[in-house]
Amino acid sequence: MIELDLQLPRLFADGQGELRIQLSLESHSLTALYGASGAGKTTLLRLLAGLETPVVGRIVVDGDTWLDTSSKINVPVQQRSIGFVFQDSALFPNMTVRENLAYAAASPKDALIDELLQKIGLESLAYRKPDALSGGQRQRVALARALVRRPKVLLLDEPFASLDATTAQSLREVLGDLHQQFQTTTLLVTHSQEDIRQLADRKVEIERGRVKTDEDKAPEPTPMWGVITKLDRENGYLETDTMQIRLSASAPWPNDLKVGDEVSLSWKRRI
Ligand SMILES: Nc1ncnc2c1ncn2[C@@H]1O[C@H](COP(=O)(O)OP(=O)(O)OP(=O)(O)O)[C@@H](O)[C@H]1O
Repeated sequence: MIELDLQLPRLFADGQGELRIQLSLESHSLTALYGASGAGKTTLLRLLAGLETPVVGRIVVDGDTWLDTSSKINVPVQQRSIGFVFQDSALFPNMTVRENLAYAAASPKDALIDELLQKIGLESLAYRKPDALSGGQRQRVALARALVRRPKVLLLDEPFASLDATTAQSLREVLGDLHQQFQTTTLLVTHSQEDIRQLADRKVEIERGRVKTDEDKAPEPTPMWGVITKLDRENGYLETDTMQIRLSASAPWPNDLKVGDEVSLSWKRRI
């Protein structure tokens, strides 16, 4: 669990204000942060990373206090277990793809380097320099580099924003796979509904330094009950106001079942 409580004066486009954010993030979740330009999304990531310090605040990550202004705790950025990917992440231009990962890794021999190269589909380009990569390939490397130290928190600031739609989609899929495998608690700043739809467990809207809306994106539970609207005994098929179902051969099929009855759907196969 990550607990954030942050307060910082900020000059917004329409004048002086205050960023004031309280958020709890479930471990292993992927939360999308969205909202108008200048709302404070990047600032929130920078505060979490330790690149900025709030006037008043507390950050606790899995029980470790990274920041507590009341007791003057402020763990420096290098000691916070964080991976960061920006819109245009800078790789070291003089190093190959593999060297970029090895440099960020805890040990240059870490087996995770090659595992990540394979996961991002860039094994064959491992000995190329960043200059010889496309924008999408560079972002893949940036994502792998952010994960190679097995951080507790992954911060992604519009990582697909500079990519064309097809490249963005393939990187989104890579991110989805990596998130499923590594389960790194992730904050993703995005303007894209597609990112939110495909990747996020939860979406938090930021407006002028505050949480405006905070929605759990867990799928609606499957309805267990429905009122029959159509009944086709011959074909073993019925529809209710909540779903369509086909009866399995072994399912009981009460003789007196009729349109308007409310039925439990749990014993039937969804179609
Ligand atoms: N280093 C800074 N010092 C002071 N104010 C800043 C700094 N960086 C950004 N701001 C201001 O803080 C506010 C929030 O900026 P921030 O970059 O966090 O917004 P954002 O929601 O990430 O926007 P965008 O979607 O355009 O990236 C803006 O009004 C911005 O001008």
